[in-house]
Amino acid sequence: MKILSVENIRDLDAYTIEHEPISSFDLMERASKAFVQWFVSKVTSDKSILVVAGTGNNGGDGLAVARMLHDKKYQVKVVIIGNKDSGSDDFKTNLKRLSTQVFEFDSEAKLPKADIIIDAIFGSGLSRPAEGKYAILIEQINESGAEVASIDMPSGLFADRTTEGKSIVRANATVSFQLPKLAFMLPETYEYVGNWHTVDIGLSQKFISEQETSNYYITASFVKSLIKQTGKFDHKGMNGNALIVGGSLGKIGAAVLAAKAALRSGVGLLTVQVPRVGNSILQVAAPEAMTILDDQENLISSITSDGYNAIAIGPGLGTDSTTVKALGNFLTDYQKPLVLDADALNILSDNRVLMELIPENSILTPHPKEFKRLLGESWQNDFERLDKQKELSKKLKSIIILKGAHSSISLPNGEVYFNSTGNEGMAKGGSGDVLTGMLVSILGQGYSSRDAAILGVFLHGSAGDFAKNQLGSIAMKSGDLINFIPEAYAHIC
Ligand SMILES: NC(=O)C1=CN([C@@H]2O[C@H](COP(=O)(O)OP(=O)(O)OC[C@H]3O[C@@H](n4cnc5c(N)ncnc54)[C@H](O)[C@@H]3O)[C@@H](O)[C@H]2O)[C@@H](O)CC1
Ligand SMILES: [K+]
Repeated sequence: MKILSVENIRDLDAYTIEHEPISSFDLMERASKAFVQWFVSKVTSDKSILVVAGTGNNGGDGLAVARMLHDKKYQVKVVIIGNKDSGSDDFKTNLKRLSTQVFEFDSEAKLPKADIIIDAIFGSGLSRPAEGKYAILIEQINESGAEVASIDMPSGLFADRTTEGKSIVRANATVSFQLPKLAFMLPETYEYVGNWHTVDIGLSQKFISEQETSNYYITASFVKSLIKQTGKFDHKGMNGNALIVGGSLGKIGAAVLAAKAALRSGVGLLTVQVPRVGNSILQVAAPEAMTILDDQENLISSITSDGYNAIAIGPGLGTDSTTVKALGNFLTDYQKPLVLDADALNILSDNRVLMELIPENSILTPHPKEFKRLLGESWQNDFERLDKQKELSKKLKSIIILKGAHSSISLPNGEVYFNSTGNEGMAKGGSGDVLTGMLVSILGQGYSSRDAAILGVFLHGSAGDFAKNQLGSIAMKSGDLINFIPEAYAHIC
């Protein structure tokens, strides 16, 4: 699913109005109805509702929503902020149609009490940070103790650039029209956006398909379209031959997690290169995998490269100088895309000349701290972090998966795919090792690096969601993700 800029969204609205054709009032009616449909599925009619509306089209949505909820027997009050007489046409028409109690905002008075506040002050038309009476109202909403549902955007938050200042509605939920906004993908906005949803309001698919964007939100149907069909006459040789290099004394478990995850993700043959200390651990934990033993007892001192479709390096690898040398020697000769994670990334960060040796189209999977080390600098805000991620992908000609909620997958061509699966229960040691195993397994089966990254990240998050459903986010551990990979596949195959 595309993530469009505010300008594109404005043009999309206008195009839909002209070409469907539909009047702007009826489109607002459709949008409001979609919001109300979502709202009534969450909130019972015994709850008191306060709609806080600006005088633009977001406010117009708010007034239409107030009317519709009133018709459904909710107790609804409305507070309007701004000059009603200079409001948008659709705002004015909706105001005329409203038969609920309407107050004008008075910064000296308290807001009427309500269980739920529907925030319709500003949407995508925000052009500068909220201040003055708007800031006072936003603060009152945030301090009210009511649950807050924002229409289209939390008021005061920019959709596709960082918001300086803090006069922003803190919503529990945000219902956005048709497409998600870029701001929803970034950690710094979570405290404002809350849980977000999109509702379909029938905006022109033709127009959307013609728009250029570099940002995408990964949907299950998109992932489904990437999956290769398996055949009756497939044999293990056709499903690839992958190698995982990792493990050191005390960290063999990381290699085990990666190996088990790889085996569950479809690769035909798997080999794991570990220090000697890891041999029996691996052979017992993952008997389907073969092992290659390093000369060293406790660490990796050389890396094999012969005959594999895909290689992952990193889980539990350690950063001993012998291992650094081994990675350097290996990268000097190896040309095919790699999966690089964990200590492999730390070695690259500490030995920056090695970064030039990363083969094109490799997949690097840093979490934010590893990313900062890899980048060698920090960022002011998450939008800047995203720009830096794109730049580094271009520079390294590789894919960077920046892990976290809505993990972002940046490609060398500038595109970024944001993940839609996963949950907070996955923020535990070993989750990254599981992802590495899945990625090398999928890459080994002949998928392009791009498709492997998208598939791996989506399925990993989806396995996490199934694990959370069954085990809860507190009790689930990274090894559990592996048990739910089959369900994650079943969901999209
Ligand atoms: N155009 C359409 O056809 C549709 C628009 N919809 C709604 O319309 C919204 C966009 O409406 P608008 O473009 O009217 O804009 P908004 O309603 O978001 O904002 C209203 C106006 O406030 C002013 N403003 C911006 N920042 C301000 C600030 N910091 N302090 C004071 N005033 C400020 C601007 O003049 C802006 O036009 C969407 O978010 C969505 O909710 C929906 O009804 C769907 C259809
Ligand atoms: K809003």
